[in-house]
Amino acid sequence: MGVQTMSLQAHQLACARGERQLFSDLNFELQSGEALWLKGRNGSGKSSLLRLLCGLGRPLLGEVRWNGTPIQRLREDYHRQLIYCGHASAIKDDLSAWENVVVSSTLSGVACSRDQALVALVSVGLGGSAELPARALSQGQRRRVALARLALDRLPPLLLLDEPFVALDQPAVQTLCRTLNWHLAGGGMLVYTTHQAQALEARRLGQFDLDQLAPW
Ligand SMILES: Nc1ncnc2c1ncn2[C@@H]1O[C@H](COP(=O)(O)OP(=O)(O)OP(=O)(O)O)[C@@H](O)[C@H]1O
Repeated sequence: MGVQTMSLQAHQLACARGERQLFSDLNFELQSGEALWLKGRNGSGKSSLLRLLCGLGRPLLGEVRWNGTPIQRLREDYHRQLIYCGHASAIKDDLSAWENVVVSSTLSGVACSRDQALVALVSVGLGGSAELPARALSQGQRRRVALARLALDRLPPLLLLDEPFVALDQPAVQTLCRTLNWHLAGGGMLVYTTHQAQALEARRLGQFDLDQLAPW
């Protein structure tokens, strides 16, 4: 990852799901080395906001900008800059743990060999389960498979993680915190949701409470 400054900007975002308007006039800017913790009660719109930030959802109003350019204009160029890990881990039951790592990484534009996937799985404590079909894994193990992508050599600058700590045991939480802190120390950026505070270190560690909608 280079040392150039990058920015993710939410500009006047408004979001509706179904008939319900979740938020409006939402603004923030995140730069290299910074992390933003999205907080709020169940149903306040944290996952919906993450989906807007990664381009999976479209805002009712406003826009998401990457280095000043609306992400709709950047398309795949923007997608190559990020990893999005949704709340419901997108794990394919019929694929083995290592095949899931290869597929999810390749789909996000980062080539990943079997050996690289195996190394990533070892680093999240799943070396012994690499050949098992995902359907045979526990919830916490499935979560680890989803997060193994973060242990691959090269991470894109922006991580968008929805409840990354859910279902993980304490050692796995600590491993993930180390990975995220390493990413931030190298100039990466992170937007995440969690209902439990975690020991993350960033040049600037902001909180955005969707219940309050206080601008950061
Ligand atoms: N596909 C959908 N269609 C209609 N409404 C939806 C859809 N997905 C989510 N919603 C609604 O949007 C609101 C916000 O949901 P969202 O998942 O963004 O909340 P959240 O803050 O991430 O919640 P949690 O803390 O429980 O994960 C909820 O009221 C939910 O019912």
